[in-house]
Amino acid sequence: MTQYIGLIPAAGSGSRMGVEVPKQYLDIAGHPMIYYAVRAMVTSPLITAVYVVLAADDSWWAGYNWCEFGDKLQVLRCGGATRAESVTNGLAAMSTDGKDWVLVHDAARPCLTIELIARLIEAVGDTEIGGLLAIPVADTLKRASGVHVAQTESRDGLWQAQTPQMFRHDLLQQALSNNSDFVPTDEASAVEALGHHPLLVAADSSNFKVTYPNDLRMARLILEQEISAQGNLEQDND
Ligand SMILES: Nc1ccn([C@@H]2O[C@H](COP(=O)(O)OP(=O)(O)OP(=O)(O)O)[C@@H](O)[C@H]2O)c(=O)n1
Ligand SMILES: C[C@](O)(CO)[C@H](O)COP(=O)(O)O
Repeated sequence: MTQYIGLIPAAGSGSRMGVEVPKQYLDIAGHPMIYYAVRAMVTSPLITAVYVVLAADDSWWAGYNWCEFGDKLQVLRCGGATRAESVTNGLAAMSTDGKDWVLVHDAARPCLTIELIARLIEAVGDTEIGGLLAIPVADTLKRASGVHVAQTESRDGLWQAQTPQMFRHDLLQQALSNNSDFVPTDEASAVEALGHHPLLVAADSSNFKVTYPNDLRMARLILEQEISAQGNLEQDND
């Protein structure tokens, strides 16, 4: 039976965050940022296993208690020099059937929900190639010349890719090992390079990637509010 497996690349250094701690371990409401992506994937009833790809020398992961996630969560210490390499190494290390769907999700997107996971699987699960969560571009786009506007670009038909991005294990391995000079910044671009057209699945702007310090402040606001609302709900139900 086809399975849906999560793969969370978490071997980056978070250099654009400008702090010593790798951003996936920065605190959000008492947990490291990565906790929330893991929680969404592990608690999704549609996903049967979740693999986290850490840097081989990651000294942060062991400092946290991951027992609540049981053996559905597996750790692979095979991160690479690029996100694509980390995903490639993770695909090679995970035990799965080539036709299983792999949902690759950034550890740096902590606001993923099980509803968005279900939306992606529902929309993509019966397609041949696969697809990704994304949002249509809402702002006017400018191409820069230094810090000045060089020209305004049309935003017609443009979407911002998010994650999870969902492809069958064998196709994704083929796409990422497709010998070419170009280093894909997401799984979909590697699959496109094979001539395929992944499906765009409309997501939610709250599923943004934490890249810069202000993104972390936004993620804290969203997740602290979620935790507070959950606490109030539990109180009401007591
Ligand atoms: N060699 C790498 C680089 C990135 N990632 C992961 O890919 C996701 C998205 O990448 P990005 O936001 O760029 O994270 P970093 O590379 O850590 O950030 P920066 O580019 O600012 O250094 C993150 O969860 C990151 O941990 C990874 O597994 N292996
Ligand atoms: C995969 C991704 O999140 C889709 O938008 C994005 O490409 C990751 O880019 P990064 O530079 O590795 O953060």
